[in-house]
Amino acid sequence: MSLLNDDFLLTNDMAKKLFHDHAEKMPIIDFHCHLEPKEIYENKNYDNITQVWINEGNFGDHYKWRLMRANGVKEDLITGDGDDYEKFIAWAKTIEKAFGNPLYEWTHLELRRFFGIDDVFSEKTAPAIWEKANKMLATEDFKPRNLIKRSNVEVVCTTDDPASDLKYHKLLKEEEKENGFKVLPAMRPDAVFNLTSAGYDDYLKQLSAISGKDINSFKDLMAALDQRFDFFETMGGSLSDHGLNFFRFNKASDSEVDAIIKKARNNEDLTETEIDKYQTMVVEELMKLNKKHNWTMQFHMNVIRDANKPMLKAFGSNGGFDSMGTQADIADQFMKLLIDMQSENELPKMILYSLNPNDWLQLASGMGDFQQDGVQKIQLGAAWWFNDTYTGMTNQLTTMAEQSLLSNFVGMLTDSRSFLSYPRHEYFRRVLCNLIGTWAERGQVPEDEELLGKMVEDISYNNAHDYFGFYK
Ligand SMILES: O=C(O)[C@@H](O)[C@H](O)[C@H](O)C(=O)CO
Repeated sequence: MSLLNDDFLLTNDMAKKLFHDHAEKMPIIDFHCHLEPKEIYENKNYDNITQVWINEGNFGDHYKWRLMRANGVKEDLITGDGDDYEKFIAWAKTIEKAFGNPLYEWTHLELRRFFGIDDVFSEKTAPAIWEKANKMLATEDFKPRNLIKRSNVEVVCTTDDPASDLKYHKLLKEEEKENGFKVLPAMRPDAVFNLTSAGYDDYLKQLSAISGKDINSFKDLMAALDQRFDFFETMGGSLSDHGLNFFRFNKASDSEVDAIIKKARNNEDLTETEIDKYQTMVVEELMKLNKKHNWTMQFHMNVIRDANKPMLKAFGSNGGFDSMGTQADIADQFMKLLIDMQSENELPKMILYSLNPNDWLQLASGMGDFQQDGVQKIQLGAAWWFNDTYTGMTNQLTTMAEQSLLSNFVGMLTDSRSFLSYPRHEYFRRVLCNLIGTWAERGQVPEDEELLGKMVEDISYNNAHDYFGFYK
């Protein structure tokens, strides 16, 4: 079978029918990504393929950066100020060794789907690809908004701090009809959650200023966030996202949390218990706000972030120095949260992602304890980050099917920082269709294309359309 031919990953006739006649045509709702609204609004061409593929700064592709480092590429040709062409050649030398890594298929898919280049990308073919791709990047078709449109994307949900003024979302909203797609903010209040981070006090001052709420207590803090929920809603927001790298459930009174906030604002050392108590109460109050506003709450759990401290100092976060977390009882701790909030009838719609697949069965079976008021109120999130692979996707889909109703799943997201990443949805849809096609081949489900085709179309688009409320 030739590389990425029309039927790649589709190993039986039903899989091929499900993908080509049902999944492939469905629009994309990308409900979690890290694209910059400013870049979408300014809509500028990129000077060369290194800028759109490898990039620098906080919005570059750390998936590529990790592989390049593994291949011995010096940092100046990754995130540093090295020559763009040399960076491109360094990436070519890396990708030609990446057989079996999703980036091998993603990279070639992006060359095919956007540039019409179906060469095998290598050091040998890189010079010609550089010339051909850069010529195309200078055209109208390769401006960010057209890359989104060409990918049949209807919704892009960015990741935004509560203290953001959503300036570019407002500007893009005014051009939404002309663009043909929505750019919606998803609130990521990690800066509130991570009270031990430097600048916590300054951040609360920033949040107070933009919300118009004085923040002298825990109740004030939540009132300020409630105002931000209202504001995000004016921009079409109905989604929040929370990085629970580590979590221990430990309740506290308002007065205890007030005292913890005071200590954090004074840069005083906090005990682990104090941190746990603060984070537990903040996440509980955020759950109440999500429920009050009928938003969906995403949890991204079990991550070791910024493991390489010298590089954190030199580069900052999101530099490709994060990895799977190993908190063995994070699902237990999270279940305590769900049990507590269910007893107060305060559970919002939720999507649960863990970077550690060992948590998936616990989360998927646990969410089954709370599936009330609505279709698939709680979802096991798509295979995330290091699990965004053929194996990871197959395992997540299988777990969701075996523990709940895969037919209700809201499907894939790019989670990306590059406008060329939308073929990740195609890759997911191929994995999905092949899995369901295999079930049909094995006699586990009816060999009924109409029935299975509806399931595939729902997971690819219809479920997300109905679940998030983006189209109200
Ligand atoms: O949302 C997250 O926590 C992760 O997606 C994180 O931002 C990571 O850098 C990423 O982009 C993984 O694809």
